[in-house]
Amino acid sequence: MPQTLFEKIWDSHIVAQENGRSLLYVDRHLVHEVTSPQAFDGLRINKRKVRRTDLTFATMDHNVPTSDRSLPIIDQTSATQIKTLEKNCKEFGITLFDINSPNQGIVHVIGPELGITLPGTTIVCGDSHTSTHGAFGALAFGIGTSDVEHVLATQCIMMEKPKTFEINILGKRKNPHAITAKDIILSIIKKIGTAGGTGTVIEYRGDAISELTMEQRMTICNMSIEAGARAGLIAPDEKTFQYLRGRRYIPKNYEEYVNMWRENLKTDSGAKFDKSFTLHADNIAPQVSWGTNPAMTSDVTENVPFPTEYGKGSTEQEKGAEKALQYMGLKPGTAITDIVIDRVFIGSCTNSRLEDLMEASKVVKGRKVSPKVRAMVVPGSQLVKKNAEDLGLDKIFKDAGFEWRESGCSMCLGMNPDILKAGERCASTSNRNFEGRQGAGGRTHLVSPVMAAAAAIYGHFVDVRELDLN
Ligand SMILES: CC(C)[C@H](C(=O)O)[C@@H](O)C(=O)O
Ligand code: SF4
Repeated sequence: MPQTLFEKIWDSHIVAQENGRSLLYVDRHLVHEVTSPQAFDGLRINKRKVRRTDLTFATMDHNVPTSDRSLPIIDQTSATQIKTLEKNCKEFGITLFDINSPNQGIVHVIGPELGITLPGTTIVCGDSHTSTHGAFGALAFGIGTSDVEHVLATQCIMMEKPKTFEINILGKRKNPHAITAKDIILSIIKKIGTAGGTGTVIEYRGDAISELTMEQRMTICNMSIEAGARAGLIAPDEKTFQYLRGRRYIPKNYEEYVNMWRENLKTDSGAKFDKSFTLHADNIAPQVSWGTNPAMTSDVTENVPFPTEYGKGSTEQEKGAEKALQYMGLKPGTAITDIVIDRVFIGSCTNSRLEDLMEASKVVKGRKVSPKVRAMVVPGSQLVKKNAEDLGLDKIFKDAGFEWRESGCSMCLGMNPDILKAGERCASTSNRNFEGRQGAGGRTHLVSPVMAAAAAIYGHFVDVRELDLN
């Protein structure tokens, strides 16, 4: 029977089945400081070891400051989290990319970068955006802390089989510099809603997906979780194999794996998905979120909607939009391009890789950040930072008035010193615009790196299609 890519990976990892649930073998386990302390405590209490230290990799990203790393960490909670991870990794024999490592970075940026993420594998991490790794044709799930403990101890995870959801993006983007992967995924979430993918693994397909680079594919899969999905997948192709070639942790007989992956890791023709959705890439415009979830998003050319218009007869939707607009301090009918911003954040596991920074730098080059705006670039990893500096991107950003930081989650969420003040409005390349996400009372607008860069220069949102981006 023809099978989907998801079914192939799922079936090949089943260790046992019981009451409709499957025990899956885990090929790679990624660990960070926020969701691991209790898991390690659990192991200690039960006198258990980490079963496969060679398949477990840790980094610190959420709590790390992005300022000068030679200075002590002032925030006590952060300092404790970081010390605890160091201690746990040492005690249990796990590879850790610590705050001083040249490989430190956001867990979802360093996995692919180090070749830990591989096609056809199962990857788990105590973090919802683990879906990012699906860009490589890996089945990658975010898990909770109790599951982290279970995986540390057994290298397996118990799961209910998700449904399959095919999202086809047909056609080609008119201007790939201005209409980015971020705009594709925000457009999808806007259409299917934040619960549109509930209980499913999404496979992204179609010409507009094949055309994307690996880094852009990661942006798409990263936000699968914001559509409610369990994971996102893109079938691997030559771009995938090439991206990974020569990376630190790939297998020695890599080319043999490539031959196997090329043969097997695709959805068979005639395979059935439980759900399907199609979008045309040529209709996509740059996106700006105006509300407090990623589906509350509009084209940059539109106005902030009226709650009735957004709700279209659903009182619940209408009420949600009303509350969101109140929190965001926005008047319905305001042109998106008239929204004035205070802060710009280019970073996060959605958009902090080298290509994101390269694209944003094209907007910034030779221009100045608006005097009313405080803008920062936070590379996703130390390697991204180094590669960007080798290309002189740090200089372009700094000359324009951006802050150039050390790698970490930073202002994606308020777990470190990079936060918004109450009432501050931020153009952010991250993935969540929930109330208080970037700091209590802070207002987040989700955009692409080029849109964020342009907003930094002009002090308000602008349609990047009108700028020369080449
Ligand atoms: C802290 C962590 C558990 C959380 C997640 O799982 O996603 C964080 O990474 C986030 O983006 O909100
Ligand atoms: S960058 Fe943001 S979304 Fe990604 S792992 Fe860190 S906090 Fe979560």
